[in-house]
Amino acid sequence: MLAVQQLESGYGESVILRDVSLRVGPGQVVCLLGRNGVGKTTLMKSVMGVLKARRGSISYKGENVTKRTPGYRAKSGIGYVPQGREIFAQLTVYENLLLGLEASKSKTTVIPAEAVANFPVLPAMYARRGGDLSGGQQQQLAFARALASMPEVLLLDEPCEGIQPSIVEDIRDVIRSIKAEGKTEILLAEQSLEFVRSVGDYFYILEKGSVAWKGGLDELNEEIVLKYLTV
Ligand SMILES: Nc1ncnc2c1ncn2[C@@H]1O[C@H](COP(=O)(O)OP(=O)(O)OP(=O)(O)O)[C@@H](O)[C@H]1O
Repeated sequence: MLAVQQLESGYGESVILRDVSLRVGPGQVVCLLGRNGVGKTTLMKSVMGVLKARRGSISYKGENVTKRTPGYRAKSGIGYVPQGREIFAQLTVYENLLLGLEASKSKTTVIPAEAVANFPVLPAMYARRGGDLSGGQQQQLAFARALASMPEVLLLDEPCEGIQPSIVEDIRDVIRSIKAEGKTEILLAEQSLEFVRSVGDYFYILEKGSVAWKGGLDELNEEIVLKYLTV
């Protein structure tokens, strides 16, 4: 269980998130929605610890991790697929995956089969440089790198952004199969309403850095969409 309580976060002088609270329960896919610039990535970074919370708390499996490093959080079981993928262009596909493995507390030096099972294109490209992959392949690599640490909660920041439809379908299938297994909870920031409706259990909408609405799939009606999401 991941719980964010009354989080305040930002950059320099600017406060971006104010009083944000949310929860992700076991086996759930919780979606974070909102127009461009409302603070979805800022929230993801704060949960991972690459951006320090100014106020409030982040707890994971009952432990307050607000002051813990990103490395500690990764070892505790938080996996992160950042917006823009952040693949290491000069490292091979295999070395990128090893970084995911090394972020975990696992002692193994072998990439777990589960990490790449859903991305059959990757093992054939282990020796290629990350930078030589297409955008869609890099997104699959970023996803597999996070899965290599065998996370118990997965933070997915706009995994479908700029990705061709066939790979969006692959990512949808991976999220569904993770959900069906029920072992990993997911916090998913995403712009595509169609996508989140097809995988999500619960929804938070951010506006101006605060939670403006939250609810289940059946409550996410056209009025809400028009008010908070339509551009
Ligand atoms: N490194 C930074 N330094 C200063 N301001 C930043 C930084 N990163 C983001 N911001 C600002 O914080 C606000 C929230 O940005 P954030 O990326 O969290 O939004 P978002 O909801 O993820 O948007 P998008 O859907 O476009 O990715 C924006 O006003 C943005 O300009």
